[in-house]
This record gives sequence, structure tokens and C-alpha cells, in this order.
Amino acid sequence: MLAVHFGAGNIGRGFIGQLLHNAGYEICFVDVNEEIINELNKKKSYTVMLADRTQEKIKITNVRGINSLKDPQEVTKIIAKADIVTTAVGPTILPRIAKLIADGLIERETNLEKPLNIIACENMIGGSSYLRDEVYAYMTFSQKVKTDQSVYFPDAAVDRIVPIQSHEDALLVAVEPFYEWVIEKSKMKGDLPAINGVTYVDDLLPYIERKLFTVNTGHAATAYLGNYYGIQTIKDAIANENIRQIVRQIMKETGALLVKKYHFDPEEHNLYIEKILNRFENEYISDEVTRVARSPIRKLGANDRFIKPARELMEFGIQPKYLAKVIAVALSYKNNDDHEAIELQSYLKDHTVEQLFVKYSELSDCKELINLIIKEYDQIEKDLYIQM
Ligand SMILES: NC(=O)c1ccc[n+]([C@@H]2O[C@H](COP(=O)([O-])OP(=O)(O)OC[C@H]3O[C@@H](n4cnc5c(N)ncnc54)[C@H](O)[C@@H]3O)[C@@H](O)[C@H]2O)c1
Ligand SMILES: O=P(O)(O)OC[C@@H](O)[C@@H](O)[C@H](O)[C@H](O)CO
Repeated sequence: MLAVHFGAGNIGRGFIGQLLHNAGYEICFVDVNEEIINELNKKKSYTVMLADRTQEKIKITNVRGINSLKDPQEVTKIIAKADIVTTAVGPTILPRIAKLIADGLIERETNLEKPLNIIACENMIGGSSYLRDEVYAYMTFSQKVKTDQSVYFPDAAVDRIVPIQSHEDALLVAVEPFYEWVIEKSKMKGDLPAINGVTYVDDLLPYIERKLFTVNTGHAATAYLGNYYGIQTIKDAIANENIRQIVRQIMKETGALLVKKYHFDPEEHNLYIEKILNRFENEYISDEVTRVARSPIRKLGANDRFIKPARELMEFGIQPKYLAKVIAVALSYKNNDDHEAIELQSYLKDHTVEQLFVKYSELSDCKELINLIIKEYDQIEKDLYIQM
């Protein structure tokens, strides 16, 4: 069985690769990072190390790589043969890999006995559905009809904290022991791929929203607050009692929404929140706040971890006070290595905060939320100073 995985980065090697390998797949990683692809082709294996007391090392074999910048035709050929295609490249990169996938699907013989699932493992709502739209934009009507017969794009949620790696062995990847991979089976046909560790569900929305609005909202809040106070890592930021309390309040706010929307058990959801706070504390992981704060424009997007829950809470008549506070803090995020942070700061020089939220967060029809954020923005220094 052949798996083609786009993005041989942290989560690609450290999570998706491990589970696909355990399920018996040969894995071909597609990436634009020449060093990683060369190493994969040289060693044909890599190591995943658990970031806990055990430091257990797991060898992942039967792997290779293709550099899609150098050998796009090889990518087309391998997709035509694949039994499963997965991605972990980042939401903004999905449109850039869509043409390669489309070309591969066009070359693929329709085989109704052998369905192909294409699964985007990105931190976003509806990642695979979005990828499907991008892929189909490169197809004629008849090519789409043919593809529809045996190719499926089930949405998914993935959870495992994998920081940026810096080891002598360029392929070694240290990961937290916890993981969760949930796939929407109602969008698939035929036998479900037997991947140990995957949970198949009929409706993904409660799972992706629970993950994105708890793990990722809390994580990003920790990062922006940590950065605001000059703290370098997530574990140091969450060790600060004031930051920890604000992050807990934020996750309680999104929790109130999730409990209302999906009727999660409030007690269980509280335990979920506390478990996540413990994961952020993992002393065996050094996760830079700049990784978790990366791409602030994406993170302030209408369907992402801050704005969507804040907006929906307001629709339920609940004031998302702590979310508004951290959204305001995120506006001060500066990082010259992050082009979205540069763009945001540059926009703020010539525009008002209100204009920023209309443009980047699509809040033109939600002035109430903009006003709440502006109130926090104006008071943030004083508020946080008092709380610190
Ligand atoms: N790291 C985590 O803790 C984690 C956990 C869950 C989900 N995710 C999600 O997984 C995705 C990847 O995150 P990551 O942390 O692994 O990032 P990463 O930067 O470590 O990996 C992304 C990889 O994609 C590659 N890439 C970039 N452009 C490409 C292209 N055009 N074609 C092929 N490959 C390309 C990069 O070279 C890199 O190797 C994101 O959507 C992220 O939100 C990450
Ligand atoms: O990958 P991003 O930029 O959407 O978010 C950064 C982190 O919060 C994220 O990568 C987490 O580590 C991960 O989602 C945990 O499952």
C-alpha cells in the first residue's frame, strides 16, 4: 500500500508518517525542502522520539521523498498510483499543491474497487473540502465527474504538539506522546483505511471545533501573551500564573460555546481543558512562542480559533471578554521573520483597528465584537499590568 504525504515537516514526519507506517503503508513524502528530501532518500527511514520521561525512539522505515519543485512529474505519477494521499503543509499552502494533485488524479485510472482518500491534516475547519475545491479548479467538467466516482476528500482533525526541531539528525522528530486523528467517514465510500489510532466519525464539526477552539485557541493565546511579556517558550509562558489564568478563562469561554453548540458534558470538557494546560507545560518540549503565534493574519481569520468562537458567543448573548483581550494582545505581535506579522503591523500604521478587523476578520457586520476588542485594546496595558 502506498501513501503520498505532502509536507515532510513536524506533523508530517512526527505524526501522520508514524501512523501510516504502523498501518503498513510505504510512504512517499512530497516537499520543497531539499535537505529533508535528500535525507529521506539517503536513509529511507527516520526516527520519532517521544518527548517524555522515556524518550522512546520509534523507527519509521520504508519511506522516501520527492522534491516537488524539481520533479513535479514524479509527483503526478506517484499520485496516480497512491492508495491514500495526506497533507500537512499549512492551510495557506494547500492551493499551491492543488495543481499537482489534480494532474495526478487526471492520470489515475478510475478504479471503483480502489477508492482514493485525500485527507488534509491541517488546523482548519473543512481542510479537505477546501483542498477539493482548489483541486477541482484545475479540472474540466468530465474530469471532475470521473474523479467523483472514486476519489474522496474527508475532512479531518489532527492533534499532537510537535515543536520546531533542531537535532544533528535532520530527520529526527521529537513529539509529545498524546495524539488524536479524527476523520469524517460520511464523506468516504468503501472500506475505511485501517489506520490504528484514527477515529472515524459521521460528523467532524464537533471534533474539529473542539480541538481548534480549545487546544489552538489556548495555545495561540499563550503564545501572544507570552510574546507580549518577552517570554520565549510556551512552557515558560504557561508557567506564569497570570497568563495561565487568562488562558484558562479563554478556554472556559470557548468551552461555554462548545457545550451550548454540541452538548458536550461540562465536567468532561473542563477535564479536557485542564489536560491541555498540562500538555502546554510539558518540560520535555521546548516550543517557541513564535511557532505557535505564526501567521497572525490566518489566526485572526473569520473561521479560525479566535474570531469564530468570539463571534458565535456574541450571537448567544455572551460577552467573550477574555477572547477579546487576547485578540487585542495579538495585534501587538511583531516578528520580522513572519510575513503576516509584518503585513499586520504595516496595515496598522495607516489604518484603524476597526478597519483591520473588517479587512482581515470579515467583521463588517459585527461591530459589537469590534467595539469589545477596541475597548480591550485601549485598556490592555493597564489591565495586564495590574494582572501581572
Ligand atoms: N506542529 C504541530 O504541532 C501541528 C499539530 C497539528 C496540526 N498541525 C498542522 O499541520 C500543518 C503543518 O504544520 P507543521 O508544524 O508540520 O509545519 P512545518 O513547517 O514543520 O511543515 C510543513 C512542511 O510543508 C512543506 N511545504 C511547504 N510548501 C510546500 C509545498 N508547496 N509542497 C510540499 N510541501 C511544502 C515545508 O517545507 C515543511 O516541511 C499545519 O496546517 C499545522 O497547523 C501542526
Ligand atoms: O499550526 P498552527 O499555526 O495552526 O498553530 C500552532 C500550534 O498551536 C499548533 O501547531 C499545535 O501545536 C497543534 O495544533 C497541536 O495539535
